[in-house]
Amino acid sequence: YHMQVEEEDVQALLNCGDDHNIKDFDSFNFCPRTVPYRHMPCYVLKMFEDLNFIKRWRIKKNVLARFTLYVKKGYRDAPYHNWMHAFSVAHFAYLLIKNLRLVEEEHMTELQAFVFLVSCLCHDIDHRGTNNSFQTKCGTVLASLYSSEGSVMERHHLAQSMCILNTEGCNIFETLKGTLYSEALDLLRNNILATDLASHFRSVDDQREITRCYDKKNPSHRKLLHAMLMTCCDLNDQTKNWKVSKQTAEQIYDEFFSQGDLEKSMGTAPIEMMDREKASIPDLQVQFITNLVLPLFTNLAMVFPSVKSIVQIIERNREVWRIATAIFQKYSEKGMTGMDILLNAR
Ligand SMILES: Cc1nc2ccc(C(=O)N[C@]34C[C@H]5C[C@H](C[C@H](C5)C3)C4)cc2n2c(-c3ccccc3Cl)nnc12
Ligand SMILES: [Mg+2]
Ligand SMILES: [Zn+2]
Repeated sequence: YHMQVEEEDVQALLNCGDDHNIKDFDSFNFCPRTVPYRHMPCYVLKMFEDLNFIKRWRIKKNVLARFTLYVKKGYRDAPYHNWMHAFSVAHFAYLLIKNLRLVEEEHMTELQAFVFLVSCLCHDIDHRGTNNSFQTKCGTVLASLYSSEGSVMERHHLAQSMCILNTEGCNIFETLKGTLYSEALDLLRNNILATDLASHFRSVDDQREITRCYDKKNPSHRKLLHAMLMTCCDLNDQTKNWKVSKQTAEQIYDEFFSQGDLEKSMGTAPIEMMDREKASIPDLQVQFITNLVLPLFTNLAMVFPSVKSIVQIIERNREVWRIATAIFQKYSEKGMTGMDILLNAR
C-alpha cells in the first residue's frame, strides 16, 4: 500500500498562479467550503505565501506543493472527516494568525505559527469516520497500536503526518536546523493530540482559569492557549452562517449514525448521539454548542476581545437550532423534519 502523487499534479499546483483572488478570503465571515474543491490545494499554498512562511522558513515551493498533495491524498472520502474539513480547519488557523496577529502580539513564535497551520492541515489524516470509542470497543488495528496511551485516532493522524514528512521531497521542515526541527515535531504532536475532544474536556477548568488573567509569557498558559486554538479551528464550522452549521451537522450525524449502525450490527448498543432511532439532531446541536463551543470561544474572547463577534454568531446559530428543536418536535410525528420546514420558511 503506498499512495502516490503524480509529478504532473505537483507541477500543475506550482503553476496554479494567483488568478484566484477571492474577496474577503482573510475575513472571519469567509466560508472556506465555498472554495471550489479543485482549487483548495492552491489556496493552501496561498495561505503559506500570505503568512510569509515560505520566505521565513526557506521552504522549496515544489516540496510544499508535493506535501500538500500527499496530505490531501491521505484523507478518505468520509462524510465529514475529509479533505474539505482539513482545508476549513487550516483556513481558520490562517484567519487566527492573521486577524488576531498571534505572532506580532507574541502569543506564538514564528515557528509555532508555522507548525500551527501545518498541524491543522494534517490533524485528521486517514480518518475513517469512526471515533476513538469505536476503535477501542471494536478492537481495531489502530486500538491495538495506540489504545494504551489513549487518543487512538489522533496518534494515528500524527503517525500518518510523520510518514508524509519522511516521504522523498515532502519534508517541509527540512530547512529547520538543529533544535528547531525537533521543536517543530513536538509542536505538531501536541497540536494534533490536542484535537481529541476528550482531552479538551479534561483541561476546560484550567482553560477558564488562565483566560481570566492570561499571561502570554507563561509557557503553560501558552501551551493551553495553543490547545484551545486547535479545538477552535476544529469547530470552525460553528462560527459561520446557519447554512454551513446545518450542512456540517448533516455530515457529522451521517458519520455518527453510520458508526451507530456498525455498532448495532456488531451486537453493541451505540450511545444515543450515534443511534439514528433515538438522536434528535437539533437537541444534540444545542447541547454541543452550549456545553462545548460557546464556553470555548467565550474563554478565547477573554484573551482576544475581537472574538466576541464570533461568539455572537455562535449564539445566533444556537437560537436557530432551538427553533428547529421546537419545529422538529411539532412535525416529527408527521415524518417531516423540522429543519426542512425551517429552511423553506427562511
Ligand atoms: C457539530 C459537532 N457536534 C459534535 C457532537 C459530539 C462530538 C463528540 O465527539 N462528542 C464526545 C462526547 C463525549 C466526550 C468526548 C468523547 C465522546 C464522548 C464523544 C466527545 C463532536 C462533535 N463535533 C465535532 C468534532 C470535534 C472534534 C472531534 C470530532 C468531532 Cl465529530 N465537530 N463538530 C461537531
Ligand atoms: Mg480529529
Ligand atoms: Zn477535525
